[in-house]
Amino acid sequence: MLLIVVAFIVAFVLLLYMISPLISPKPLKLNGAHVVVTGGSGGIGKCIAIECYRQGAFITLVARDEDKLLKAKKEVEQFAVNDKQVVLCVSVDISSDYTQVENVIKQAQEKLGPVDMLVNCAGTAVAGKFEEMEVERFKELMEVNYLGSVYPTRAVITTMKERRMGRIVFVSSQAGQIGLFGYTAYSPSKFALRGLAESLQMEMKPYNIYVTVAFPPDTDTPLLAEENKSKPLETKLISETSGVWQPDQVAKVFVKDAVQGNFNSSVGPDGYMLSALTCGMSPVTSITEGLQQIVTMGLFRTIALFYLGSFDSIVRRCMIQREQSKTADKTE
Ligand SMILES: NC(=O)C1=CN([C@@H]2O[C@H](COP(=O)(O)OP(=O)(O)OC[C@H]3O[C@@H](n4cnc5c(N)ncnc54)[C@H](OP(=O)(O)O)[C@@H]3O)[C@@H](O)[C@H]2O)C=CC1
Ligand SMILES: CCCCCCCCCCCCCCCC(=O)[C@@H](N)CO
Repeated sequence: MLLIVVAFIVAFVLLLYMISPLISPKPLKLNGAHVVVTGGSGGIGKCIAIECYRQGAFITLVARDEDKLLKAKKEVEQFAVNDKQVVLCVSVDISSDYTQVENVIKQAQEKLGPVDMLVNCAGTAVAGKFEEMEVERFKELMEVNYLGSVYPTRAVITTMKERRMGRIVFVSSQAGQIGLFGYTAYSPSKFALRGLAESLQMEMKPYNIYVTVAFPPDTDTPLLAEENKSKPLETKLISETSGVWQPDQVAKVFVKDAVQGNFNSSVGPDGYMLSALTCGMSPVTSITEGLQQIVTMGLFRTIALFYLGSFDSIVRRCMIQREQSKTADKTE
């Protein structure tokens, strides 16, 4: 019996080794490549644009506010590595009308050539209790975070398929790997990206197009500052688990993974554990990644149960505190 189990494991590892060269993509050369970054005028997107520009890429920044775009363009341009590089700005709402998005991408391709890498980073967040959230928010977040990633991707994919090359990055969130208190509207819009990415990757792999899903933790950007103004205490306390990161730190990791064609991109020890734990049926892009998932999954699930216990106790304590302060108010 033991022999069979051992033989099975050995055969499995061998199989993994055998198929892995087929699935490890060739890294994308950023030097001279055209990279489109939605949400490129601020926060994580701007840092991703800078990271690509530093490696010699031509950049198209996509966002709504034109002043912010121009300011970001000037910032990015400071990191030029040769005098041919260009930063193009396009102002469009990526979530409202597909034809508009298609048109601006067409214009960008006419000016800077076919898109080699698309980074879907534009997005927004609100945290609040399910029954207190305005109902429109659920729709808005799906439109901006989900459809706002579908549209630009649709607009570049045909040319990528024809050229048999390309990279698509979806910026999800750690809240796209686990559902948390306060994120009933936000989390689903980020989980959706994972489903899109997995399906798209299976379709695109024969065309040498690689999809990356990035799962940032809390990152120090204008969005986080805005979100914190109305974040429930529970959400704050739970999110503190994986700390607050700097946008340039997370951007570096995401660009590296996208260039290598890794499906999953995470930051920090909690990010690593979450990704291994939630890998499900997502594609593997290296032998080490596959082996690590096999070996660590049980251990990480055990650790996760402790985390879940502590999250439950945060929620319970906050509820008791609220009720106590309510009764105190009444007796005053
Ligand atoms: N910061 C964080 O803690 C985390 C962020 N993320 C995700 O990372 C991504 C970037 O976040 P972050 O950098 O913090 O956000 P910022 O608010 O700092 O930047 C968002 C960018 O997206 C653009 N944008 C927003 N809505 C639209 C739209 N409808 N059409 C076109 N452009 C749009 C903004 O420009 P403009 O408003 O001018 O259009 C801006 O350039 C988001 O998807 C977010 O969900 C994930 C996990 C953690
Ligand atoms: C082995 C298991 C390990 C489990 C670790 C769990 C860690 C949970 C922390 C979740 C943090 C959520 C950040 C969301 C950020 C975000 O998307 C918004 N800030 C956007 O503005």
